[in-house]
Amino acid sequence: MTSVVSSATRTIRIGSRKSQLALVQTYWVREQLQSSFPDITFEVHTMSTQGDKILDVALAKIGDKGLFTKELELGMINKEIDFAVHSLKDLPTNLPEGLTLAAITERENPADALVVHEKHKDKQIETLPAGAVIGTSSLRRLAQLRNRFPHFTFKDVRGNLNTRLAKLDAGEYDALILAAAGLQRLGMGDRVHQILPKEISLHAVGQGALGIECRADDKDLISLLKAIEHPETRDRCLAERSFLRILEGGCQVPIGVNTEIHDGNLTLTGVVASVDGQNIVKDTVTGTASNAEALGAELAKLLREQGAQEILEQIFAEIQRGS
Ligand SMILES: NCc1[nH]cc(CCC(=O)O)c1CC(=O)O
Repeated sequence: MTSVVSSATRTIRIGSRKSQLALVQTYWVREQLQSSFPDITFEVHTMSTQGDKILDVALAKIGDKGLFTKELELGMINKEIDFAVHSLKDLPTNLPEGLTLAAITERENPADALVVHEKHKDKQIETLPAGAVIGTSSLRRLAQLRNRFPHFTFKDVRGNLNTRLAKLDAGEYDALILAAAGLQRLGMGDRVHQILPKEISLHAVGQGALGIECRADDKDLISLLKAIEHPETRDRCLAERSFLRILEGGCQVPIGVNTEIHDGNLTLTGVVASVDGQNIVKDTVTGTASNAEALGAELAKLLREQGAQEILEQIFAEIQRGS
């Protein structure tokens, strides 16, 4: 195995999707690593993923886990690239054999944000009119918002952030629900009109954080990547991912979370909701942050006892039927 640490001449190849957000994230990671390791050359290699190619089908219907990550993972297994930078929420909780989640970087605000058409600039989500058309492509957002705001009309929206914002501004939607983090990273934080509080929307597992994946046997690279890890974000995200892994949901099922760490104690809240928003189970656990994964497991068990499994099985059956 080549040693990163001893051979200062090694070139490390970073894999990234080509989207603007992916590139901003990847170049941010490269910048952090380059300043810690000035003697190493870091090259960025872009790849298209399945999720970048299929733009006209609702994500929930494609439904596949790893839609935005598989090609990059193949690139690592084939040694075309050494590591990949992902939006952590797009990275499935079970990784292919031979790959590992080497580091998780500091998270942006993980919350969902309301972005409104100009004509609603004086409104909040609570005061948008009945029938307002809300754009979201996420079953998680849809289910939680339908439960709370049954008087809105929900409409799917795909495409990159600029495409979505253009559709909003053209009047196709009254408002969109987007990850605050994506807007902030693209320098469009001024479009965040309202951060949705956790009582309205629990965010996706890993939302707002970056996950760096590499070959599990590349020990030198793993120790190098640890230099840009953010331990608190890692603990929070490991709890969230453990919760999701045990409930066996991908990014495209209505599962939401919130985590907080105070004095080394981690509080994890999770929700599982039916797509119509009628059936919601939600609970919270607290424990030491160093037991993050056990806490995630504990919450998954609690929600299962409250009927989460039945809700998820019904959703999988509906997706399979193509409804
Ligand atoms: N599923 C698409 C996706 N993947 C990562 C982000 C935003 C950034 C993040 O959550 O880290 C988005 C867009 C969105 O949900 O609005």
